[in-house]
Amino acid sequence: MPSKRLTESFTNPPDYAFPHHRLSRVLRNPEKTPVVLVACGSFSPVTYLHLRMFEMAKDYVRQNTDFEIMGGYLSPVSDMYKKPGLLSARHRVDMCTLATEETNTWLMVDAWEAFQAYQRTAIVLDHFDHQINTVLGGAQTEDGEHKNVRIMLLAGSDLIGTMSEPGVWAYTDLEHILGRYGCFIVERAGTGVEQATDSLARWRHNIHLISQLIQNDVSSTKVRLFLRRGLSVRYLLPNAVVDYIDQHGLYQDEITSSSPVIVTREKGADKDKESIPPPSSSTNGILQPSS
Ligand SMILES: Nc1ncnc2c1ncn2[C@@H]1O[C@H](COP(=O)(O)OP(=O)(O)OP(=O)(O)O)[C@@H](O)[C@H]1O
Ligand SMILES: NC(=O)c1ccc[n+]([C@@H]2O[C@H](COP(=O)(O)O)[C@@H](O)[C@H]2O)c1
Repeated sequence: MPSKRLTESFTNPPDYAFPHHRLSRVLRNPEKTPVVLVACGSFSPVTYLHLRMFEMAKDYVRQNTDFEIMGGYLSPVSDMYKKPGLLSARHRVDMCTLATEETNTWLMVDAWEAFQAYQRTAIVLDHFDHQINTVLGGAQTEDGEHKNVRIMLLAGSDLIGTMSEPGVWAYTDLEHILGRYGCFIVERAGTGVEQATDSLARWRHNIHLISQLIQNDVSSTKVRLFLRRGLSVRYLLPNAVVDYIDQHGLYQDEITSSSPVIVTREKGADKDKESIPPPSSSTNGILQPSS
């Protein structure tokens, strides 16, 4: 790896323990490089598309790389991120935990960044590197040979698109995230992967682009809008998460108006404007597709 960690002093939230119950520690193929995928984001709420990203990356890794996936983590962002629609970390972490425990065997939720002050993504990746390689001692082959686990960011192309926007990411952090760790970028409707990574060409060797072969445009923003409108979100999210939202009456706060709801995300690009027509403008109760 080309550089050191940015920090060696990590502040943990109270009663914090790094989850590793689903982390493989032994490589099946000794020729491969062990890798752990980390997805950072709001997850407000977590959707099937967040989980799908990991499955797409798994297929990509098996078909195109010399990596072997040892585990995957969702790392919900701190409440201090203050993004519109961000529910409390407690609820977001609980929903992510329900989603991962219900639906697969290799994903975990790390609440380290969620339950403390905002941490930059570069520091979050350092935290994973510290926990997995320093505290847990990395991985080993069946013959007992030690291998360092490569930590890599997993993100949608909208997130990588923000890396070219001035003032969002420090150059030193990009160098750290893309130079030291590397990332898998999943194509997201409305944000071209090539276009999103144009200005990141110097780290091309560490950026893996994953095409979405089945286009699916689910976003947390749309799910929140549906919930406010009293529309069903079942089969967009794991059942346990839908039930949790229902039981706690989440995302009901902003009363719907008679005009179309338009949410403009802070991140650039056309796709960041998502609109759902109000109930009155639908025909026979069927939503018209938004442009
Ligand atoms: N439909 C999708 N396709 C590809 N990547 C996605 C998709 N939904 C979310 N992601 C990625 O998952 C990560 C975490 O996403 P985040 O929690 O911000 O979800 P979101 O749906 O974009 O949320 P919001 O709508 O609140 O902005 C980001 O890297 C994002 O790009
Ligand atoms: N400078 C940085 O480290 C930086 C900048 C922008 C977003 N991020 C991260 O990207 C994720 C963005 O999530 P959203 O797509 O929900 O906004 C969050 O985890 C956030 O911490 C990090």
